[in-house]
Amino acid sequence: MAAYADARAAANSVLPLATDAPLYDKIRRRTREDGVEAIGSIKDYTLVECFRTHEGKRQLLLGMKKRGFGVGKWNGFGGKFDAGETVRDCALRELEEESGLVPERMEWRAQLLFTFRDSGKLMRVHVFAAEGFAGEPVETEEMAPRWFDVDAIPYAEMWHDDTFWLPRFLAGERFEGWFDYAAGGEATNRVLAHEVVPLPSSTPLKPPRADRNFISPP
Ligand SMILES: CNc1ncnc2c1ncn2[C@@H]1O[C@H](COP(=O)(O)OP(=O)(O)OP(=O)(O)O)[C@@H](O)[C@H]1O
Repeated sequence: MAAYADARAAANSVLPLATDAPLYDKIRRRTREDGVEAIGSIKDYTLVECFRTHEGKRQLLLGMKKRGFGVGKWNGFGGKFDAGETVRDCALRELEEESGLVPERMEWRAQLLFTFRDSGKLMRVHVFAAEGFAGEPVETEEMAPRWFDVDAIPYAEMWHDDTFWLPRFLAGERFEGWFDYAAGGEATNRVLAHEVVPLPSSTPLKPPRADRNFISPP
């Protein structure tokens, strides 16, 4: 059964991992050893962290999520893929839909994996850094935007995983991360174990193309 679920997860994978997948293998081992449900599905998301310099200070744009997954938390902008979309297309579309912003420059910098102790879901989030915006962000149905100085990020009102990786992201690092959430994921908001692995400098700056591996969800 576990082997079947793993095979199905691989088949449903929208994108290859950025690296040779050391974290993915660990996740599979962990789920078997702990007797937790094996990984049954992989879901991909994008997340865009927007930067500007304002009155001499470097700032990060966060949005207060007004509905859906992560409601009540400050986060970057992003969401689920439309069928056939590349990672970059998805990131740009979600950023514009949720904030009205179109960046001059956007770079893929990290890939985050999330597991939850009470579910077989694996979430994979592709994170971009963006800058160069013509106007100000607008409030949308999904997000209420606000610029924060990078030394005053509201970690207590964000996903717990941000505490571990966002400081490294702000420092310009590129990495793959794995965050293992306690049961009740969204409500309990507690990472029990995590790992952050820097990406080799040879890793291309562009994420892999989604359309080569895209398999429609069942
Ligand atoms: C578990 N730890 C996490 N830490 C940091 N960020 C996380 C996250 N888990 C999900 N995210 C981000 O949260 C957004 C959800 O998006 P979500 O509202 O579900 O998608 P989308 O905008 O397509 O939704 P609609 O169906 O239009 O409502 C999306 O940016 C995704 O990257």
